[in-house]
This record gives sequence, C-alpha cells and structure tokens, in this order.
Amino acid sequence: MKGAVPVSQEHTDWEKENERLQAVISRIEKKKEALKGDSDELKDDVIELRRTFWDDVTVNLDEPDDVIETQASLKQRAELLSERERSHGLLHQQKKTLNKLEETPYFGRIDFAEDGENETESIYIGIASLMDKNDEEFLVYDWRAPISSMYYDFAPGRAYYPTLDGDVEGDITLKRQYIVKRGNLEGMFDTGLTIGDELLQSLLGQQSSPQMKSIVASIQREQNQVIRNERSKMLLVRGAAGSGKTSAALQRVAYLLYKHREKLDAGNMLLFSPNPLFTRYVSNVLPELGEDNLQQSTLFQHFKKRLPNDWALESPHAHIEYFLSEQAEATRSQGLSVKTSPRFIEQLHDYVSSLSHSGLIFKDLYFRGELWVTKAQLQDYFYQMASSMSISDRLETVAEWLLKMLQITEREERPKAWVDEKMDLLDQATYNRVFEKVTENEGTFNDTVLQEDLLRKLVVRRMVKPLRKQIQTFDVLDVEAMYVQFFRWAGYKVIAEEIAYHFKKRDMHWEDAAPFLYFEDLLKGRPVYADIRHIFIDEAQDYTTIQIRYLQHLFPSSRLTLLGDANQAVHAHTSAGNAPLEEDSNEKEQETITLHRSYRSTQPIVEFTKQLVPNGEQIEAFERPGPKPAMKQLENEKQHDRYVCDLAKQLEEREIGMAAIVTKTFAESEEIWEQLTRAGRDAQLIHEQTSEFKAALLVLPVYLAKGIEFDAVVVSDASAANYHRERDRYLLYTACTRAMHELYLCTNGELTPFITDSVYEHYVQG
Ligand SMILES: Nc1ncnc2c1ncn2[C@@H]1O[C@H](COP(=O)(O)OP(=O)(O)OP(=O)(O)O)[C@@H](O)[C@H]1O
Repeated sequence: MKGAVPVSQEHTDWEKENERLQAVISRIEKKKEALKGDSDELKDDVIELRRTFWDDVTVNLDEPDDVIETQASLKQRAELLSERERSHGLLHQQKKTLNKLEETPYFGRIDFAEDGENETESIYIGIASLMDKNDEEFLVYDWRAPISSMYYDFAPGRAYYPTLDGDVEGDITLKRQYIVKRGNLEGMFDTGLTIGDELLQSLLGQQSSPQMKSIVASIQREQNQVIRNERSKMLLVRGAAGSGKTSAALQRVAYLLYKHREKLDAGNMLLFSPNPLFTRYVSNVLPELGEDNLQQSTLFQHFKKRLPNDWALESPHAHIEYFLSEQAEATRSQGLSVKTSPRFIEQLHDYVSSLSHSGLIFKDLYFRGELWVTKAQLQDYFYQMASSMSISDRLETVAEWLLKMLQITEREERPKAWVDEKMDLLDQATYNRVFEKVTENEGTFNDTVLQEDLLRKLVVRRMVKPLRKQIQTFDVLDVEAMYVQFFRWAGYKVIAEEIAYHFKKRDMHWEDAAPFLYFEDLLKGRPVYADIRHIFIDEAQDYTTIQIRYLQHLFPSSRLTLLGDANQAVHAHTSAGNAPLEEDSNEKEQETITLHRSYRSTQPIVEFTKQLVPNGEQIEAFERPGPKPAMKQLENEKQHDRYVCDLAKQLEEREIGMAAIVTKTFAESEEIWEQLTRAGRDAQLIHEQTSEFKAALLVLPVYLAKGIEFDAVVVSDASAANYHRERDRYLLYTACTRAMHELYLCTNGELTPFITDSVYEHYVQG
C-alpha cells in the first residue's frame, strides 16, 4: 500500500472511531472536573496558609535558642506553603494539558502485534498520555513515549521500539491518522507510509500564521532522529531552507522535557534566536504542546547584558548593513577575517598563557580623585605570586589584599574634614535611621558620640562603595588595553590601533564582542551558567567559531544543538566558510544529522530556489503543487516601484494571507514602504527591534526575515546591481525560500547573474 487512503464516513470504522473519540473526550471532561475539585481545595489551602502564616509561628528572639526555634518554625511554615503552591502549579499545568487534549485527544494510531503476544494493541497517540478510569489502560499515549516512536519511524510492517531492557519487536498492522478539531472527527487516513503525504499536503497547504505551529502530528522520520537524539553532547542539524530544523528543535525541547521530567524543566533550556521577531514567532510552539516555554535570547541581548552600560555595542544587523554597503574600510575587513578565523582562538589562548608570566595591565586606582594604588604596585603584587597559580586565583588574592587595605583607608578617612562636609549634606531620612539605631542601643554609649561615629562610617562607606565594587569585580585589570595589546602581540598592529580608536569612544564592533568577553572571562574566571543544561542555536551558520566557543565556555554543563544551513549565511564572515556547521575533529561526542527534504515551499518554488545555490541538487522538494515563481524585469525605478505597488494591491485583493516584500538592505525597505504607504497600502516596515507582525503586508530586509515564512514573497530587486557578489547569492536564496505558496521577483535593471539561463525553465515572466 502506498500513500494514504481516506477512510470514508460510510466505512464501519468511522462509527467505531467516532464513538471511541467521544468516550475519550468524556473521560477527559471527568478528569478535568476531578482536577478542578482538587485544585480548588489546594487553592483554598494556599490562601488560608498565606493568611494565617504568622499565626502558628512563635516569634521569640530573646535567647539564641529561641532564635533558632523561631527560625525553624518559620522554615517549616514556608516549606509547607511552597509545597502547596508547587502542587497547585502542577495541577494548573495538568489542567492546561487536558484542555489541549479535549480539543484533539489524539492524532494517530498504530496497531502493534508484539512478537510472541496473541493480542494486537491499538496505540492512540496524542500530545499527552491519558489513562482510563481505573488507571490501568492507556487511552492515549504521549507522542514522546518510547512506544510512540514507531509511529514516526515505521510504515506498516516490521517495527521495533527501544526500552531499557532492549528493543521490543513486532508488526505494525495498521497505521491511521486523524484530523480532529474541537473534539470532532473531521477526517481519517490509513497510510502505508511513515507519515501520509495527504496529511502533510493538507497541513502545508494552509495559510501561514503569525506564530509557528507544532508539527507533532506529522514529524518525519529524519526529523524524529533530531528530536530523540540523546547520544551527542553536540548535535549539528544541517538542512535546506524549510526542512523543519526549527520545528524539529522545538519538538526536541518538548521531548527532552518529557524524557527527563524529574530533573529538567523549561528553565534549564535556552534558545538563541536571530532576532526578536523570530523569538516571538516561535514562542507558541511549546505552549501548544502543553509545555512551558523555554528561555530565549538573541546573542546581541546576551552580550549587552554582559557589557557595562556605557558601551555602545554595534548590533549584528548594523554589522550586516555595514558590510553590505560595500564601503567597508580595509582594516575592518581585515580585522573581521582575523577575528573569525579558527586560529584566532588559539592565539588568544596563547596570549593568555603568556600573561601568566608578564604583561598584565592594571588600572591605577583612585579614591576621591586621588591616586590610591598604582598600576605598577598592583602588577608587582600580582607577579610576586607563583606562576603556577591561575591568573584568576591570583586576581582573587590581589582583591583580598586591596579589600584589606580599603578597610584601613576607611578607618583613616573617617575623622577627616571632608567627612564633616558630606555629613552636613545627608538627608533627614538617613539621620533618622542612624538616630533609631543609636536609641536601640540606649544606655550603652554616649548617644551623640555614637551617632557621629555611625554617620562618619556611613559617609565613608558610601564613598568607598564604587572602589569596593571595582575591586570585587576584578575591574582593577585593564582588559580593554590588554585586548588591544593582544593584537599588537599577535602582529596585527593596524587592527590594534583601529580597535583602540573605537574603544576610546566606548564603541564596540559586533565582531569584537565575543572575543572580548571570552578574553575577559579567561582572565577573570567569572562564574558560568551551570543551571542551563541544553542550548539551542538557530541560524548557527551566522555564528563565528569564537561566538560558539564563548557560549560553550559560558554554559559548560550544557548540551548543544546547532541548527543551520550554510546556504543561508548572511554575515560577511560566513561566506568564507561555515565553521560552526563543520564537524570539529576534536569534539568526540558530536553528531551531524542532515535534513534533505524541504517542506515550506511548493515544489515549483523549491525547484527554482535550489538552482541558486551550490549542491542545490541535494535538496528534495515535497510534492506540493503551486504556480511557478514569476519574474518581471523592469527598466527603471519608476516602473519598478509601480510594479511593486500594483502587485501588493493585487495580493491584498486576493487575500493571499501574509505577504512580504523582501529587500537586500534596510534603506531599500524604507523606500519601498514609503511608496506603498503613499499608494494607500497598509504595510508594516520591520525594524531590527520589531517583535510582532501588525499587518498582512510586511516590508523587511532579508536578514530580518530569517527563519520566518510568508504565503507570498516579493523579492523586490533581484538585479545584478543588488546581487552580484558571491555572498549575495545566499541572501537571494534566503529571501526566495521564505515563500510558502507564491514567489515573485522583479528587477530594476539587469537580472542578477545568479539566476542563470539554466534556471529559465523554473520561472515564468510576470
Ligand atoms: N514534519 C512536518 N510536518 C508539517 N509541517 C512541517 C514539517 N516539517 C516542517 N514543516 C513546516 O515547514 C515549514 C518550515 O519549517 P522550519 O521553519 O522549521 O524549517 P527550517 O529548516 O528551520 O527553515 P529555515 O532554515 O528556512 O529557517 C514550517 O511551516 C513547518 O511547519
């Protein structure tokens, strides 16, 4: 049997299936009712516990023993409350899952005859497990249960699933897929394939949505390998545009949360996404599966958090625009290739090793504008320690030494005249606080003396606070100067001067952020994020080797899943090679899975886009029909703009869904958006900070369209003037592959050389 056979409503099974479905729904309703009772009870408990929290706590602080007893009784009460709150949270989560199940209790079924067993079991698969009323039989199996894996991995016939005791083998005698919406059975297919194409056809043929959807009902076999992979510390997922890398990654998160539910929650997972729009776009997938969302960040947000506020960090998008402008300074371009080469990391490590013996640059430390400790003194103190000690340990010792000296300074400063002046400037509230403190110790000391003493302490303490912080954060080290020094040391003098020039203004280029922070961490040995257990990096082709290395260093106990497509590289550095997606021969626990089939676009669109890139012949289109891409070559700007505006109007009138006009640069987007607005179209211009779609027609540069899809895409100017350098090829490919159903290209002038004559048969003249 090939393909999927719809089961008609006249078929005897239809009635049976419908009855079963209704029975399962009524079981879900009953469970919900029971849960509501439990939940209400728990909620009342929590409210009552909060209201009477102090009633049963005897607060007695007279004797040390009483203090301990008070603490213990407080702790007990707090634990009870938090246990109830946790249970209430769990019930709430269960309720959410049941609500989802009620809509679609299951989407698939396999009948499995285990070898050696007489009975064939019908396994219904849904987003969560559901037991019958005696808690004996599974009415629905969670899609992540080991037995459910057969649904995704095998067509009817021999099959097996893994268990702790080894593989269980048998025969799948039936494989059925259901379309259930709002509790109603709308369709049913028996299939001879792993996942029937009819189901995929109907899913992929739908209009795009502002939020990505889960693919739980139609996960493909190769995607299932990504989802359930547990062997590797580093998993590389390479795949063509639209092959489901992001979708599979999010299903993988849900899978891991289920598999390791005892020790893993969504807070232990972090997804690095390319921009805020993407973050928002994928934010509904996990909640749709009844799971909490994982944490998301962009690399830019992460770097910004780690740099002091007074730094102006260039955004990755400004970086792209700078290099797209074709006016990049030679020094910066040269610097970029140095900083993104794999050898660079080795050089950085070598430099740090050399600093163990000499070369650390410290800052002069000031107190009230006067030199307190000189950099030479700090250097001497540091290097008199044994070089076998790590740099960070020695810095710790320097900090301890300085803090002790600071205490002495504090004592010495208190009687000085400047303190009197500052005391006069203290506000009334501070005076009152100090006065209260003094009266608490009534009778012990002379009040006025004590009050003055406390005030002096307070003034000096406030004054030394910035210095103390500087010492505690090891900010006594001049990391900026040393970072510049490193380039001189490595023989890149001109690059060093260029960095020094920008650092003086507290400007940091995007390509310096990761090396700078990594370098700083190597020296200072700052704490790492140990609670993050899995990181996912989407659009990994746009990362440099050092950016990945830095993230590995920050999240040392984390497994890494990198998702990317070398053909979609939009950063200048990545055109030279896509290191993050190449296997690292030093990394043992590493695995690569390549997804070949592209699901997003119709077959004619994929046949066209695969011509644009090297190795495109390896991309497999999913057989979904649609019109061929349409191409319109125009002679001048006026004609071009009129064409784009007319096309936008036409798409709007046809209610195509979500349409995007994709440009190469932001400036181009702005121009087109103005034209469209003037022509009366309701279009949204997407900025790098935009996090939400607000119109059905969007205008955006290609690098902001990464990872997202639209019903129709208009590539605004596929001219030779716009796309001629090798790396423009990838931008063009990325732009075209955003289209699900319809793709239009137009040019202002001569056509880009990347659309060669051989591509001719894959598009029509518009
Ligand atoms: N197994 C599947 N079942 C249904 N739809 C799927 C499946 N796999 C992928 N899709 C759909 O294909 C589209 C592309 O998926 P996704 O965005 O995950 O691909 P991607 O490889 O991350 O793409 P890109 O590299 O272009 O960002 C989405 O609409 C997704 O829902």
